[in-house]
Amino acid sequence: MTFKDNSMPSVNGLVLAGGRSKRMGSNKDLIKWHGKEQRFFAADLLKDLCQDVFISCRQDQLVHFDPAYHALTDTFLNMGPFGGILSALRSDREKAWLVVACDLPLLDEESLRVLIENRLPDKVATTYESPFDGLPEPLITIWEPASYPVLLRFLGEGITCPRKVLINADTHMLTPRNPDALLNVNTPEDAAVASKILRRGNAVPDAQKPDMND
Ligand SMILES: Nc1nc2c(ncn2[C@@H]2O[C@H](COP(=O)(O)OP(=O)(O)OP(=O)(O)O)[C@@H](O)[C@H]2O)c(=O)[nH]1
Repeated sequence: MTFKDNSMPSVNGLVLAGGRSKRMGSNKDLIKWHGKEQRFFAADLLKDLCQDVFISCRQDQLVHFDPAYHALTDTFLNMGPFGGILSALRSDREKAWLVVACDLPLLDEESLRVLIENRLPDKVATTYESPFDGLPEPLITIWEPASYPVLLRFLGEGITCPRKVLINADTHMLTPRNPDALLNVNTPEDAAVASKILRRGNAVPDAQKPDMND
């Protein structure tokens, strides 16, 4: 079943891929997991669940961008993930946006599907509780249209931390069934942990194992 038929909620997908990857030391969005650049791996997970899927990035990243995917460049600049989220919400005020970071190599379609199925459109956002600290997980979240003015209000107060918004706004929180799916890979050490989990779980065929060296 896909969520593209009319009976299902209309949600756009967004892969945040405009970061600077300072902790990784090389562009995280270009690192290959499951045989694909991880920005495209995440976009492919979203495509059967969402109406339209975009990759959120900076203008300078459009060089070498695969034309099979749609880019949505930041209009709120130099604000980190907050700017990517806000830019998407501004581009279509009617839509809810399922936003995921590009650095989640263990993300699975089921975790995204559960989020959509349990979405509460009257809330500002629906998200997972982080298995690591119990707080809202900002980088796998459905942001409802109502979140746009809320995010702008926080911006006006000088706050550009999506997690702070989720903590203080009317957020619907779910407990993840697959906590590994939320493993955020920011450093080479994190990548080694993710590789180990993938090998141990043998969750994907060998051909799709992470390939950090491509
Ligand atoms: N569109 C957009 N995405 C961003 C921006 N900054 C970070 N992201 C994305 O948001 C997610 C989380 O980013 P972080 O890990 O906090 O930051 P990062 O810049 O990627 O990495 P560090 O430089 O190591 O902090 C990743 O998927 C990033 O690609 C930005 O300015 N614009």
